[in-house]
Amino acid sequence: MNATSWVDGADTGPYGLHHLPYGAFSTAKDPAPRLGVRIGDQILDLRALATGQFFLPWIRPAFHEQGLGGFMAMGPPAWRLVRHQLTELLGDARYRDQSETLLVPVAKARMHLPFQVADYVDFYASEHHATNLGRLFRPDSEPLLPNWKHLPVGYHGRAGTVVPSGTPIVRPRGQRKAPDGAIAFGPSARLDIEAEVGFVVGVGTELGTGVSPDDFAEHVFGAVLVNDWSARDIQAWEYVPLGPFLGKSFATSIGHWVTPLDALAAAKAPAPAQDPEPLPYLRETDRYGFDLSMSVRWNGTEVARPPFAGMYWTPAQMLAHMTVNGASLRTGDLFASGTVSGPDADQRGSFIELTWGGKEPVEVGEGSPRTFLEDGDTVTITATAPAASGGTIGLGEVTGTIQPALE
Ligand SMILES: O=C(O)/C=C/C(=O)CC(=O)CC(=O)O
Ligand SMILES: [Ca+2]
Ligand SMILES: [Mg+2]
Repeated sequence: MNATSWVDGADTGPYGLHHLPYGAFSTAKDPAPRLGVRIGDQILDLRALATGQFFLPWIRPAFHEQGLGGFMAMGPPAWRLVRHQLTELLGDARYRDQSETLLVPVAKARMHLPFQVADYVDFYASEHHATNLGRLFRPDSEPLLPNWKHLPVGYHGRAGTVVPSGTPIVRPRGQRKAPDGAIAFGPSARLDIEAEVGFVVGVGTELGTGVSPDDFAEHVFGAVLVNDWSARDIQAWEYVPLGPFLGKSFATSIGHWVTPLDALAAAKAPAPAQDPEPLPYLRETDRYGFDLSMSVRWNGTEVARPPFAGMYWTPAQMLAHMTVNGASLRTGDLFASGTVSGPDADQRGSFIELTWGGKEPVEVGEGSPRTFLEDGDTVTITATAPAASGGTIGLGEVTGTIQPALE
């Protein structure tokens, strides 16, 4: 198969022919959101392509939807077929003349949520993150709670407040316990980020069934970057004993582009060995994670490089765990890895870890140092992965700027 594209500049950037992520966009001329595939700095309009004879008749309706739901629900045969066709179209210069008119520059597009988020689950799969947060939130106990190595701990988040990258984030208000023990109310003073990787379910399941970790790729369509904004003061007071609630539900940002699993084939990497061995339903025939190198920039300054490959629980184990009780999956379910933190101090995917609870401020350029987020601060998370071509692909970015709290 052709490895190079006729689209100018595509081969040398993070959106070459080996990537082809999907998103939803609109333009000033045509404000209705529609689906597209990214190549270089361009978006190929899939709705326009589906209006012609390009896709098979049974696939076309999916590309007349505003989001990826219909296409994702069709499953791996449709995903592979479309990816193959798009690779041909964008790789073979003979198609250039007829397809060039269907390209829209990214700079001219407004991006929307790529899919309607059905349910949103957030895990806690980094041993380093869980250990750090244990030390910070529960200094008098063992940092890792006894269940942590037996199951991927998680919680159900709020699907309706998942927003596309670039959406302004209004500082949440809420209750917290002041150091003197008084109950205070007001804007969060410890607003934080969580750099995560999310996985999107394409093919759902029936209630009362479960999914084996070995069937991960039969259900999961692709990956997207996630920032699980977290108000640590609200969280610390409210979370006992039922877990995160309003400290995290005010907003969760996701990237504009969903990277198909096939584009991550070259990024598969052995996941850490597990001790103790988990129960049979969590055992994988072929245990792997993904070698994604993440970067967190705070007002433009890179403050962390979290490594996703070291996550203790794999996405396949997360999927098996969230369905083992018979809970069904729906197209558009989003499950995120939890904060990605590595063993080193500059590999921590949240600011509560990076600044060690606000005790060790970091420099982020003008107006710094910082402990937690100030109004006007911008955080941008990016990630790269090895590509089949030997180069890298980029998973885009998830960015957001903090707005003042409501009066
Ligand atoms: O340990 C705690 O009480 C809290 C942990 C978190 O806030 C982390 C969380 O939301 C899951 C994650 O992103 O890893
Ligand atoms: Ca989280
Ligand atoms: Mg959140």
